[in-house]
Amino acid sequence: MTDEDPVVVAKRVDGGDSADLTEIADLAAAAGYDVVATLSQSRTEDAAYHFGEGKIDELAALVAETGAQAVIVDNRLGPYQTYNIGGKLPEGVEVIDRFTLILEIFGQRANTRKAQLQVELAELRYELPRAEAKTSLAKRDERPGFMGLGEYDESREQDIKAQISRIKQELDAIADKEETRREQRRESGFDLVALAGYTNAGKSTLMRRLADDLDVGENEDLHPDLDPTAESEDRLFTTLGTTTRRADTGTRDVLLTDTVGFISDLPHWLVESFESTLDSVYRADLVLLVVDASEPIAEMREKLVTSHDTLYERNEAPIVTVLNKIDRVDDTELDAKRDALDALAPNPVCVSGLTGENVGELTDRIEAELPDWREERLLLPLSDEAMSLVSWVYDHGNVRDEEYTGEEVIVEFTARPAIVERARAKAGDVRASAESPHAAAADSKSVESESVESEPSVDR
Ligand SMILES: Nc1nc2c(ncn2[C@@H]2O[C@H](COP(=O)(O)OP(=O)(O)OP(=O)(O)O)[C@@H](O)[C@H]2O)c(=O)[nH]1
Ligand SMILES: [Mg+2]
Repeated sequence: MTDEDPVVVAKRVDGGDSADLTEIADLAAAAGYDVVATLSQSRTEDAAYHFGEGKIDELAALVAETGAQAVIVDNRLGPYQTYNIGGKLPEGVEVIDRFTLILEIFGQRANTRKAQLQVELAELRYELPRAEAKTSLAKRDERPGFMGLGEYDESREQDIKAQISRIKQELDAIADKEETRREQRRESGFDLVALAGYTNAGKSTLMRRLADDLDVGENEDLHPDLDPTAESEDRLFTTLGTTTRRADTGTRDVLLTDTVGFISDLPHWLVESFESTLDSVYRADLVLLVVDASEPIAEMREKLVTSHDTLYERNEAPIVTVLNKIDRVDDTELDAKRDALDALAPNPVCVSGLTGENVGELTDRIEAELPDWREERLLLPLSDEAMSLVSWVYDHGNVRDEEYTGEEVIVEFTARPAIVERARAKAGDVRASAESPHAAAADSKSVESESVESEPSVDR
């Protein structure tokens, strides 16, 4: 398939309202297809064709008439349904389901090793049950002369399983590295805030609005959408990898991470394949759940539910709901939406990432919702060691006051609890070495070497 290939999109719903084809058409466009016609049906699932057989004939005629190169179906098709529908269509016309389409988009956008591995993993997970089905068919039909086929399929199945476990290992290693990096960043006094939400909600736009100029991520050059001069695009899944930038919210040093958008109705194997992408959400100190407030209430509700479903099991952080794009909504409408969605989105912050309206209120909220820092006051005998501890405290916390009394220094600061603990331990060492300079020399040596082992990345 090449860009701008004409396609027909089709969708079946069990009954009731006619099918909404907006999202599948947007997804098709995001993958680079040209949607030339749509077709929907309201009826129960047909085992052989998914749609009614008559509807498939209609589809075939529509494809012939429009010259479509593929049919994109917004339903979960079984392998046999895919095969049967294909059999009715003109020669060479592909049948693509929702998940294959999403994978195709991800494949196009995957420009980091991690994203590529995740796409590969999802493709293999998609293929595995299909290979298993083939194997069992081949076994059932096993006759002399067909042995070769059966053996081939079986080995394909084994091959897929081996590849899956190899990719999982590599992804685990990447996830470990990222976890270590998160911990290092926390130790350095940063709070980790993640932007999450449905695709196209405006996460990347808001990220640019909140972020300082400084990039701290690893793949900036691979994320053209984070270039401050580049526009976010009005299409689905603009962002696939995660990118981290520094943001100044006042007293706290925040690292803000932009993430892949959520979307409804994804099978678990696809969600799982992208799970480690969402680790930066699950393991954040605070999650900003971004919602497009310019959409109708029903749609906002559905997307909020999808977002909460995705966060539900693994998220550890407090969530702040951000109603974005308020430049497109008047006050009365916004109030009505806030009321209607109160249970799903309590006490939201309403902003426009595009115009910057109310973004100050959002940074205040970030400060208020981040886990509390503790206050601490250290009294140290004046020495070189004490001075290096004071400068360590400056690096890792927020110093309120620093006072010298000739023989002593008093430093008052706030910091995350782990940092306060470390500062106390260090202060103990400083005092011990002041009391007994000789013993302290040996003492501080052992402390030094210990800290080299346990905290290789910090304060050296
Ligand atoms: N009017 C208006 N448009 C906005 C606002 N924020 C974002 N947009 C537009 O919405 C579209 C999507 O914005 P993105 O920032 O790319 O959205 P995203 O959530 O990062 O999307 P994915 O990366 O696909 O998950 C773009 O066309 C933006 O210009 C806003 O506050 N007001
Ligand atoms: Mg984005």
